[in-house]
Amino acid sequence: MSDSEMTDADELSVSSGDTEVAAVVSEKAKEQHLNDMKGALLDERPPYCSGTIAVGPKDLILFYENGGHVGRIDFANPSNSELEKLMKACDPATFGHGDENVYDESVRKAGKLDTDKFASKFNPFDIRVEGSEVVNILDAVKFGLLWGDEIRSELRNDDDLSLAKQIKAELYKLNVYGKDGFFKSHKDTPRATNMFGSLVIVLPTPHTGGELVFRHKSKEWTFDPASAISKATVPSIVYAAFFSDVEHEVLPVKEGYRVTLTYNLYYKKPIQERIPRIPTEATLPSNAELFRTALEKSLEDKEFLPKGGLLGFGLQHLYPVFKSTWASRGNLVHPHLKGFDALVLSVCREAGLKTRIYFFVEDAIVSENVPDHTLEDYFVDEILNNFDGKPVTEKYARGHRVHPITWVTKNTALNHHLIDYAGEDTLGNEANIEHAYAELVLIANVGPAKERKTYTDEKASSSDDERLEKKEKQEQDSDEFSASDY
Ligand SMILES: O=C(O)CCC(=O)C(=O)O
Ligand SMILES: [Fe+2]
Repeated sequence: MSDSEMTDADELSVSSGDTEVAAVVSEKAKEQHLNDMKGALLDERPPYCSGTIAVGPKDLILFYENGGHVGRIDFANPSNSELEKLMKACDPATFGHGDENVYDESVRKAGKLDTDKFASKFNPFDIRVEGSEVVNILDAVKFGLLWGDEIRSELRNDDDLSLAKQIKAELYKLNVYGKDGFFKSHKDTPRATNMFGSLVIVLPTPHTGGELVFRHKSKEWTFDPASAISKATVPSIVYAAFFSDVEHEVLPVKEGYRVTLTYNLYYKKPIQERIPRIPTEATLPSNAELFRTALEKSLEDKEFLPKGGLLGFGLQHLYPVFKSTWASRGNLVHPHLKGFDALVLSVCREAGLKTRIYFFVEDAIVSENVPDHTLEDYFVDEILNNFDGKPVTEKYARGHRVHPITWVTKNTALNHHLIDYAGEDTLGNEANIEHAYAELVLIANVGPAKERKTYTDEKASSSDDERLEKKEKQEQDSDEFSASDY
C-alpha cells in the first residue's frame, strides 16, 4: 500500500462541483454503513450466564478450620446454628483498593475463608447425580458467555464442546453473608492476562435478598439466586458466571445466610487441532449475522473508504495487562477477547481484514524521556511495551504519517485513567499488584475498494476446504498488520 493511498483514505476532496456532490454521496453511504455495523453491535446480551444444577449429596459437605478444630456442615440441610458457626470461623472479607487489601464494612460486609481453610468435594467440572449425566459447569459457561467466539469456532464442531476454546476455573474463596451482608459494586481484580471471568456458586441455604446486580455499558441486569434456590425441588446449587471486568454488586441479604464459592475463570492455551468445518451459519448469533452482513456490504461498496483505510472498534470489555517491568512481552490479547469483541474480531478476520489490537490513549502519549514522569505515565509505557503495540489516538501515527481512523464504535474511557482500574476508583476482590485493566481498540485494515475481495466472491470461488485453509493461514497472519502496510 503506498503512502498516498493511506494518508487521505477517507478525507473528502471538495475541489470541484462534481467531486463535491460525489463526496456528499459517499459520505452519506459511509455513515450508513458505519451505522449498520454499529447497530449490529448494540443489542448486547447479558454479560453473565446463570443456572440451577442438581448436585449429589456428598457435593454439599464442607469441612473448614474452626479455631484448631475441624468444622463440618452439610449444605443439603444446614441448621442455623451450623451456619452461624461457619460465619464466626470466617475472616472479615477484604477487597482490593489500589495495591492494598482493605476492610471496610461500608463497601463489603461479609466473611470469607481462603482456600487453605476449607475443603469440599464439590467440583464444578464434575457434578455427578445418580441416574444423570456428568455435568461440567464450564460447558455452560462456554455456551453462555463465550458466544462471541462462535464464528471463530467455525473451526470446531458445534456438537463437541470439548474442542472449543479451552477454559479452566480456579477456586478462589468461600464467602458468607449474614443478614445485612452485601458487597458494593466492583469489578473483579484481574489476576492474569488470560483471566476472563468469575464464577459464583451459591450454596443452597434458605435466604432472601443477596441478588447479584450486573452493570455494563449503561445496562443493568439483576439475578436472584435465593429465589432460584427456593424453587429447586432437589438439592441444587445456583451458579452465575460473568466477565470479570463487568461491574457487579451483591445486594443486602434480608434473611438467612448466603454462602458462595467463587472461582476465577481463565483461558487455557488454545489447542491447535484441525477440526472439520461444518456449516454454522444457522447457529450464529443474530448479531454476528447482522454485523457480518453490514461489514460485507460496506466492503462491497466502492464508495466506502475507496482508497482503503482503518476501521476502529472500541472494545466493549476491559482486558487485564501486566503492569510490572519484569513481565514478559508479546502479551497479545487477540485470543482473549470477550463477547462482542470476539465477534468483531472473528467477522473482520473472516472478511479477510488484517486486525490489530491497540492500546487507546488520548493525545498525550508519554515517553520514557519525560523527566517528571509519574507512576501513571510509567504504567502506560509498560503496557505499551507489554502489548508490543502502539498507542492510537484519534488517528494512527506511524513515523511522520498520520492515518485517520474511521470509528465504528468509540471507547468511552481513556487509558490515562488506567491506573484507576487497578483500584483507585473501582474495587476488586483483593488487590493484585501485577495486573490492571486496559481499554483497548481493535483496528481493522481495509484495503482500497478495487482490491477488495468480497465475501460473496470468496464464497463462490472457494470450496469449504480452501476457505478453511485460507482462514487458518489468515489467523496466523492477521494478529499484526505487516510493516509494509504503512
Ligand atoms: O458472593 C458473591 O455473589 C460474589 C462475590 C464477589 O463478587 C467477589 O468475591 O468478588
Ligand atoms: Fe466480585
